[in-house]
Amino acid sequence: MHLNEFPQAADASAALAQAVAADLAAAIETRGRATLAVSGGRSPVPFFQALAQAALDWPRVTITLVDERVVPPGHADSNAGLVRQYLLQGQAAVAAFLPLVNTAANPEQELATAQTLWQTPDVVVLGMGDDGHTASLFPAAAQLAAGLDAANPHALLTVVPPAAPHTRISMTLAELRRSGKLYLAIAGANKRAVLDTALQGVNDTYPISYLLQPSEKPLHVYWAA
Ligand SMILES: O=C1O[C@H](COP(=O)(O)O)[C@@H](O)[C@H](O)[C@H]1O
Repeated sequence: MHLNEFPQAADASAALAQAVAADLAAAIETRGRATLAVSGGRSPVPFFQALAQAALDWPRVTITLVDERVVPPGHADSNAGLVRQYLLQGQAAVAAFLPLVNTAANPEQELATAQTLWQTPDVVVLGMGDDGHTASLFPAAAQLAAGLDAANPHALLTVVPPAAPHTRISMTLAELRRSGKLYLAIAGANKRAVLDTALQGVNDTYPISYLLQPSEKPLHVYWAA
């Protein structure tokens, strides 16, 4: 784990956007294309706004999601809606976008469609809830064991959070490990305390802990006070 600390959220977002843009440029240089998976929730807006202004070969970039709520695309809780509003703007407006949910009619059908279109990301930007969930790998969810199964061959699964709204489609831990560079963007004292607890060892109560162990590839944490 590499911890980058910032006094202000704007500084963390700007630094994260710069690092992610450099990774995407490197992937384009190496293989002609780049895929970025981003998180939703409340936190990523300043990062999206900063990244949307980066000078990149955006037509060669595909943006997708780490996780999505199974809601119609126009719903206020849609992570795709957030991406469309704040990231697919400015220079980034010409990037390709691969949503995980199209109609929300049937979660398993949405999952099957998303799996067929899925591209393992070069860069992943994770968030973390105050309960230690990352992507939609929620503590105590019935699907958590499958989501954390190191041998799970699937990139995505559906998850029903025990204490949060909406069925989700989420990347599995196995697919996060198969992905390229991993970032975690968090802010505030509460999330820092959760991170510090999760750093003490693998614990299903804090699914993020699985990515924090010394044996894992580095997770680049951007934390703003
Ligand atoms: O439900 C979700 O929550 C996490 C954390 O969101 P935040 O609002 O506390 O920033 C997010 O990473 C995830 O993508 C989202 O679906």
